[in-house]
Amino acid sequence: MYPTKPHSASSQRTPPIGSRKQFRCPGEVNTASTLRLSTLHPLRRRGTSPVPSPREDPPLFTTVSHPPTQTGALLLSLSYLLVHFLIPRMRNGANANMDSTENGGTFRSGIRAPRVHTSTTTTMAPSAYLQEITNSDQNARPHPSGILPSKRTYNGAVPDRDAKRKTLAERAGEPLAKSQLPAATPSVSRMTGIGIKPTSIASLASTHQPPTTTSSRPPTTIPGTSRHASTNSFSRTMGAGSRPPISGRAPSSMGFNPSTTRTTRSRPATAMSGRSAEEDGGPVDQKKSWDVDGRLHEFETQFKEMKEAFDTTLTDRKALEEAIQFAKNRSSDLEREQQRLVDQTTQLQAQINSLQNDNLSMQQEKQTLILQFEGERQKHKYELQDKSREHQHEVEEIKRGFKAEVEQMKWEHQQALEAMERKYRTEMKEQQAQNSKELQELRAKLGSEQEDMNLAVLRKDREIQELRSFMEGLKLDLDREQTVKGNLQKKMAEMSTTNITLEDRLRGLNAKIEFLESDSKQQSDSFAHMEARLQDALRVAEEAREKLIKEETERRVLFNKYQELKGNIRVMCRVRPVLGSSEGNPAQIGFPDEKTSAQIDVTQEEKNSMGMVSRKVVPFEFDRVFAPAVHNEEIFGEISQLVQSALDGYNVCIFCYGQTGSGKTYTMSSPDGMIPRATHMIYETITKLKEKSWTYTMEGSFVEVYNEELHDLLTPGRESDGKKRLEIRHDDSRKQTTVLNCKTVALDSPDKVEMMLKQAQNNRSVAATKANERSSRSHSVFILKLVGENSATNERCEGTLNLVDLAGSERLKHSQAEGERMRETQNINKSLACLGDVIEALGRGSGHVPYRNSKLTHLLQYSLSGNSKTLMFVMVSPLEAHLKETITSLRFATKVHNTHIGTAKSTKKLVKDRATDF
Ligand SMILES: Nc1ncnc2c1ncn2[C@@H]1O[C@H](COP(=O)(O)OP(=O)(O)OP(=O)(O)O)[C@@H](O)[C@H]1O
Repeated sequence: MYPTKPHSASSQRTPPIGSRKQFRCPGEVNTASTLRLSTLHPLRRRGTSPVPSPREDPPLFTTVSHPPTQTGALLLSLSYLLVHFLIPRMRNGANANMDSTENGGTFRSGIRAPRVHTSTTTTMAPSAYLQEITNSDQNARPHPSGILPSKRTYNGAVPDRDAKRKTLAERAGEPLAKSQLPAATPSVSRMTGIGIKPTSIASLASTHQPPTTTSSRPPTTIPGTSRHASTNSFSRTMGAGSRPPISGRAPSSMGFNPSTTRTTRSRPATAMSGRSAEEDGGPVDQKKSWDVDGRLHEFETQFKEMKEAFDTTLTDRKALEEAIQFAKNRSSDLEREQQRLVDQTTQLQAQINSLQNDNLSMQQEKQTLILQFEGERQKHKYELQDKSREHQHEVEEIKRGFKAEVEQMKWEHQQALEAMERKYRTEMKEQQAQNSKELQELRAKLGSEQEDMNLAVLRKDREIQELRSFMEGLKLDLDREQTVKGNLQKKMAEMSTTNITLEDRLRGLNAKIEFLESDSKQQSDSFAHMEARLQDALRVAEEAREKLIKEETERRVLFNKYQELKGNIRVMCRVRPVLGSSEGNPAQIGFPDEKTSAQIDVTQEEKNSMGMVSRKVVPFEFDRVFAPAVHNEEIFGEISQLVQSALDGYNVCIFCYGQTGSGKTYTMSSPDGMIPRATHMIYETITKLKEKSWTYTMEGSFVEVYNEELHDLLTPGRESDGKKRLEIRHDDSRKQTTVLNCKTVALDSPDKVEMMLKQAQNNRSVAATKANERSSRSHSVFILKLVGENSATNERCEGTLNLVDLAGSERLKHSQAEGERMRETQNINKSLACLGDVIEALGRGSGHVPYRNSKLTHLLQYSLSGNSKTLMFVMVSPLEAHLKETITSLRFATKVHNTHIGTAKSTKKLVKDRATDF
């Protein structure tokens, strides 16, 4: 910013020469301020070019303001110059002997000629420049009126540095170049218009130099420029831009800025300018130049023009004054603001000083504290080091002590541990012995408890069985009671019918009585007769009923006696038909006795040692032989008597024996096989026996013997899946066999038998062999228990029908079985052999019968013993390929057939007796 000093009286003092602060007119701002304020000028703010056009307002720095009174003073000064200086000079000019020295030359009048600078002398030093100004100023005459300000107060309105660096000659010479002049400036145009050459006073001054002088005196300036060097004092003072305007002189007061004047306004031609023309024109023109009046007239004309220009300048000046005023106001505002800021800065500075003082004191205090702290720290450091050494020593001591203690404790603990280990080992051994002893006792106790439990279980099972039997008895009693009740109801119905009949008859009799009243005696005799006849009829009916029951009993006795006479073990043979030519050649089997159908002849081929093949017919005789054409119906006709025996309370066992594929299953379990037919027959018989006061319950179970193990065919899964193991229990008193954990199904309808057979067939173990893909490798036993009671006679019978489908009896070699299959075959053969042994033992009447040698014989113990009825079907394959096996089977059957097993006994008892059993 610019100096903030407010205006004061000192600021108006005359600045030293050469100072940038030039003088200022009274009441005006200094030059610097003027320059600064120039930036606030509206034109400047609008970005107007710094080089004004001739029509534009003059630059601000040329507008050093003057009061109006000074304007008049300027005019007077100019007039004064004209009257007292120029005109007399011009009048005396003819004789004037001008000293046209190049530098520092003066006129004879004593006025020093201005220095002329060429373009090559632009390196003038500032001191020389100032000296030149001073010299010029010294050459200037003091204004007589004293109005003009002192040269020291002149503000040179230095436009810029470049301008200042230029010499006066340069500044005077620059506008002289025609090419640099504006095309048409107001001044030029005006001067042109009035006939004045548009040349500067400096040029006039330069051209005014006498030729003789230039020729007589050696040039001191640079060649080529001396011609233009002005030696005319007028050109120095009035020449446009020839020198910096002197403060307070007309150029500045008139608003002529040296720099702008050079470029914008040419100084009007003066009387001196005519010299050039005169010189150019020759002697005539020189003579004319002494025409004072003419020159005066020209001066006047020029004066007028200058006055006009001056007026114009005044107008511009007013506008500039307004701008200056505005700038002044703005400056004063800024100064006030500056003052405020200065005050604020002062306050802040005071605060800063105060804070700095505080900071200083605190710094000092801090230094003091730091010193104290350092002292204390050192002191504590030494103390700490001492303490540390002491503690280290103590710690070492304690460590040593602890180490010794730890060693001691370790040793003691080791001793204690060893002692404890010994002690605990002894105790453990004792405890182990005691535990093992207790374990043994517990095991023994557990074994005995388990045995007791088993016995208890058996007892419970038996009780359950007995309770079940008792319940069945009760049920039978209930059924019997219901039957009796039904009979009674029937009797009551009959009685009511009889009563009705009797009532009818009574009514008839009453009618007859009424009819016979006339013949009373005859009628009463007739009535008595009829009554007697009725009683006779009733008695006869009762006698007939008793006779029927007696006859049924006798029939049973006779039937079973007949069965006994036929033998308790019977053997029948059945030959199945050939199923197709693909099966192979049929064997030669004959049935010679068609009447009795008890013989079968098998033709066997044999090779002798000579290799001759001979045919041999082997006859076999059995209770009955069924040819291939015989159906199951006819076969069942033969066994139905045994089924009846079961209903009568006998244990009946029917076997199917034979090789694989011989037709065992077909005979036993096919849809029209023995099992379905037997059950159907039983149902029919039971229904019929109801008329004879017999009621039956029938329940069945189906088991198989596979690899000498018993399996329930009505319960799926295996023992490994949680299936309970089956156990065979024999009741010797009742001659009954019970299979524990075996499912028993009450067969109260024929459909249940079919379902049971299907289920058993699915569960049956079937394995493939090379002999037959669906060969049965197990013995299946269908157990049918029949319990019948007669409500009329109080009889009770309990029989069992066992229908056994034996496994294939083929030989091991022929089956070519391996591994598991071989084991199966061995078990099958073993069980079949066992069966033969049992039968043989029974036939021999041996005291010991090896029932327990196989599961099968053990299961069928009471069905094979002396008080049972046994039928064995030996099944024969019709194929030649199976001939050997056929003969083996027939031989085994013959062996069985020749065995006589005791006499069968029924289990029939009176219900009363049975009741006493429990
Ligand atoms: N009397 C018959 N009439 C018609 N076909 C029969 C007769 N007997 C058996 N078959 C047929 O012979 C084949 C073998 O019979 P089956 O399966 O009953 O023999 P198997 O002795 O039971 O054999 P496995 O010991 O393998 O059980 C079956 O296809 C069966 O239908």
